[in-house]
Amino acid sequence: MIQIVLLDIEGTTTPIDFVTKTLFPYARSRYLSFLQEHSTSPEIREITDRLWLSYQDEPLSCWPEKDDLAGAAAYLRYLSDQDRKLTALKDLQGKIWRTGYEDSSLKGEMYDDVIPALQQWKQQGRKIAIYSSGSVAAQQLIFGCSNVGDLRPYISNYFDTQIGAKLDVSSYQKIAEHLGVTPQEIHFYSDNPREIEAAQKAGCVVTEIRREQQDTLLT
Ligand SMILES: CSCCC(=O)C(=O)COP(=O)(O)O
Ligand SMILES: [Mg+2]
Repeated sequence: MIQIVLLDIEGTTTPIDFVTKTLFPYARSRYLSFLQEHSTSPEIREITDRLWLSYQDEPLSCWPEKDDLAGAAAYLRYLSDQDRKLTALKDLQGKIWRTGYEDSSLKGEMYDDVIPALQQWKQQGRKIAIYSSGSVAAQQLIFGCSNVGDLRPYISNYFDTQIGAKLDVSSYQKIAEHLGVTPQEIHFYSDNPREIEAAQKAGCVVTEIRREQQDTLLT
């Protein structure tokens, strides 16, 4: 018996274009100004420390010294242009998007079937959780400030890559453990076949969503 519906965001609840053509460019054009504005913030320093560590493994020459903010911003642009799912990049993007959601220049875009599907799962007594590469803060913003209103009351848990990568089987086992259920009691929805494969190997029930083929979350 399914207890938990676990949802991916990009390509599942939200058009890929909203992430790649609205959210990513919004952050991309603000990496440097954001780092400059928050250069004394310990929270932002901690994120740039993690970025610097990751940069040590990259064969690039854009970021010569740790305190060079222009270099850090260039590395962030490089990572986001490749859609890398690095946790430090995702943490920083979430912080940058907050301003856009707060001044209403950003509104999280949801497919039309999202609200009916959330209502259906609630009626069936299921809990709804999110698992996205976007940070938990970014997830709460996209659902809290969406084009169809504040959807957070429907959602009981949020998971990001702090629990593990979405392609790792163990991430789905850890999510089940965290929620106090077995993987077999989780139904995971995603547009990414490799995520679907990992969740299935963990024992979850899975549905691959192919929006280009008019798939819907409703059953
Ligand atoms: C939280 S909205 C931004 C989503 C994001 O940054 C991303 O990389 C999409 O990843 P997902 O796991 O939702 O496909
Ligand atoms: Mg996706």
